[in-house]
Amino acid sequence: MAVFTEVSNTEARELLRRLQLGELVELRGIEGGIENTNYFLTSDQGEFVLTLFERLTAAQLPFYLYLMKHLAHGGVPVPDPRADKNGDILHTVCGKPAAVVNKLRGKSQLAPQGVHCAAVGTMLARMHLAGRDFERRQPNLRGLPWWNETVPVVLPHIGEAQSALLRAELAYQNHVAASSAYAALPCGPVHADLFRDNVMFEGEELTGFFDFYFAGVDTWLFDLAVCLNDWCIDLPTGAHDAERATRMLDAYQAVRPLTAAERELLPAMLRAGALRFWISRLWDFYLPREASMLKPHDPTHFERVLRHRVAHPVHA
Ligand SMILES: Nc1ncnc2c1ncn2[C@@H]1O[C@H](COP(=O)(O)OP(=O)(O)OP(=O)(O)O)[C@@H](O)[C@H]1O
Ligand SMILES: N[C@@H](CCO)C(=O)O
Repeated sequence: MAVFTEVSNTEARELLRRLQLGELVELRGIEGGIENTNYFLTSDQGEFVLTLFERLTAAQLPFYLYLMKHLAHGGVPVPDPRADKNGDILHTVCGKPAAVVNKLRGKSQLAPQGVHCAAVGTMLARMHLAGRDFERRQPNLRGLPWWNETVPVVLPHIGEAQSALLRAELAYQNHVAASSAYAALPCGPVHADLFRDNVMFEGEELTGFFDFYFAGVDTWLFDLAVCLNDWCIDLPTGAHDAERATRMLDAYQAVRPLTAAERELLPAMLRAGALRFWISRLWDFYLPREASMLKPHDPTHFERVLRHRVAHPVHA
């Protein structure tokens, strides 16, 4: 269920007119996703995706939308937000902030092979480089300050063993973030949520990255770690898959080799990536949004991934 707000055909026609995107052919709600209202919007000029933002504010959105536009124009296959006659890319539909982007070809590859992991590695590095001259700044809103704020909120809901691990890992990540190696990590706009369900493929061809609404300025290494933690693990156990990880790392480094500080901190950032999603899943699970009809993601998955990352550090 990802239609929180119903959009009528009349509103869709009016929006297409404002964006000069032709006449409405079809408006269809999209079921996937848990954050926003999404529709496939087809006109006589093409296929688009209409998103109504349910949580993000009009102040936060320009960073994501202009980043997508910047990357799309820099040759990275990401949805390109469409402007109205005034050049605005943030619209209002049913009283909510909204965007219209082109629909990407393909579908998600939920059982990736080495070839898919390599394609993600190559495109991730290209995206990092293409983001270097993006001038807007917004931090990763799910970064260390949010972890420090949110861990005390979830601790009362979890058991002793989980609580000990969560507190110890948070302390470790605060220590890492204060180190000179961390200060030396290259930073820029990152996707920060590039899981299997946020990438499109047609066969072995990667046709796009999407869902940029957790993006922010953070270390490139954190972005790579988030990808390795989803694309290159065995989902049932959370164990590292060395073959797929090597394909992703090699492909990434063929475009942008890791620096010495990045090589040193890869094991720590793999732990950080697991911690970030363990915390957000615990938060969604124990403190669900009011009126949400959604099944939250399983938090124990990222507890398992974190335990693996602590017990078996992976080096580049
Ligand atoms: N630009 C696009 N092109 C093609 N399909 C898209 C596009 N944007 C979204 N979709 C489809 O809509 C579904 C939901 O989108 P998305 O993942 O962005 O949802 P969300 O609720 O915003 O985020 P989340 O994944 O965080 O729950 C996707 O799984 C995909 O099938
Ligand atoms: N990728 C996140 C969901 C938010 O997009 C998760 O799996 O917890």
